[in-house]
Amino acid sequence: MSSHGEPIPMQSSKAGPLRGEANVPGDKSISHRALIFGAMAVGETTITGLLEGEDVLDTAKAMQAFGATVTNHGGGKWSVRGVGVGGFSEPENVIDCGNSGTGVRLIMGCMATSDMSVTFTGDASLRSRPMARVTDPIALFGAQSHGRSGGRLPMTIVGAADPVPVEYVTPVPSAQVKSAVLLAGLNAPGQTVVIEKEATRDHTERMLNGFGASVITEEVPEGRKITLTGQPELKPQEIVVPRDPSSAAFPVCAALIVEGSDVLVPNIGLNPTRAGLFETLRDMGADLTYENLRTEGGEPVADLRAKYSPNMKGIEVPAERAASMIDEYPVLSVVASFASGKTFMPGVKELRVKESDRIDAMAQGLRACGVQVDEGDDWWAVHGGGAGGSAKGGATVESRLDHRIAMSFMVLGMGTPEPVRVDDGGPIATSFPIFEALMNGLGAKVARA
Ligand SMILES: O=C(O)C1=C[C@@H](OP(=O)(O)O)[C@@H](O)[C@H](O)C1
Ligand SMILES: C=C(OP(=O)(O)O)C(=O)O
Repeated sequence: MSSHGEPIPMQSSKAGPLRGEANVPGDKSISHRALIFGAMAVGETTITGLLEGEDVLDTAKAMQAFGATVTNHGGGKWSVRGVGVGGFSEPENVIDCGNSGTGVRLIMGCMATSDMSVTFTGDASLRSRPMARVTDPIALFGAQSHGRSGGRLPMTIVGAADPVPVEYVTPVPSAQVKSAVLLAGLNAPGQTVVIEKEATRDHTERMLNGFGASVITEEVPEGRKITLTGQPELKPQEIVVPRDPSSAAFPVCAALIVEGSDVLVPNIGLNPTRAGLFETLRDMGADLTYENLRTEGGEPVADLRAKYSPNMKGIEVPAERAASMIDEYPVLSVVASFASGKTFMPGVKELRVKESDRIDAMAQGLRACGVQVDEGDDWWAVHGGGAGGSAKGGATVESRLDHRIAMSFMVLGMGTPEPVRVDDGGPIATSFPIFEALMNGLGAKVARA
């Protein structure tokens, strides 16, 4: 169900060739950060190409509640008048982050070192997700938290009135946790250090440097060491949000499995901390090329061209690549059912604590469509059928308040003999509100069922 309404059952039927240009929306991770960092800067930040999905709109509302002025100028142009690091005022009401783990965890971080008490909640999916991964490190700064059992929302955080800087080794590979600690460190004196064993997406580090903070990243024997100097004055920026590689994954993967397809997905960021899916697809033998490879805003960008790929082979996806494609495993598992042999995906325990348990959600749905899936605690494997796929379709799958599950099964239905239905496509609006129109514009048959 969309956070605002009734369930929206959807169906996807076998598509003709998918052809044309897929202009996917702005990057979700960068959109959240543009609003949050803009709110912590002194003066007006402008944002072009903001993702206007529910997750990001909930973050925009939250920043208003903390005292920033967020204005939508239309056409993807927004501005944020910030209140400076340490300038937040205590919200008068509960902060509802909807479906967004990124929103709630980053915002918890950035209020944790201010003298205020804030209560957070979200939809049924977000209320089931673990928050101790953030409340543990912010406690080291002096913040307290009181939530439901198991560290679940709703939860009240009492920020530290007199914060101290922190050195923290993240126990899970999570950019949300790393970012929460760095954001808390912004309003603490001295240097806050985060060490992560595996590199996760580095948008916080890059963007905070752009806003004028000092964030230094070093490779050390333990992994990546990130040192932030607290209490900077953040300077407003003009941000152009690149398109989201995690959204690009859907038209790219659809093109690979639908006969005769040739789809161009322009202007996709290929930051190495985000591009693992495309590498994996190429390793599987996908006809996926990078055209017009260039550097924009210090990041590699290319136009992706994906063509029907009847000769893909199942592979073992390197576990060390997991963080760079963590949101893309659901749709990769769909492609894997159209490769020959087995695709083995180890080192992916984090998939079990996303909007849903994504291994379980995909495994159950794929099995209902006729695909053999094996799974363990932190791995899973999909048995493919080669060009025609191993899935027959013909099932209705639960999307479990998870946009990526809903979109992945819509992609599956584009290549299966029988249509695939999801009980609720509403969550798609959290990250990719134009999914249905964009895919149908390429030649897909996605419809409200
Ligand atoms: O920092 C971010 O913007 C995100 C980090 C990832 O979560 P984790 O940090 O939990 O891995 C990812 O799944 C999410 O969609 C966005
Ligand atoms: C995991 C995701 O998002 P979040 O954690 O922000 O809810 C996602 O978009 O796939």
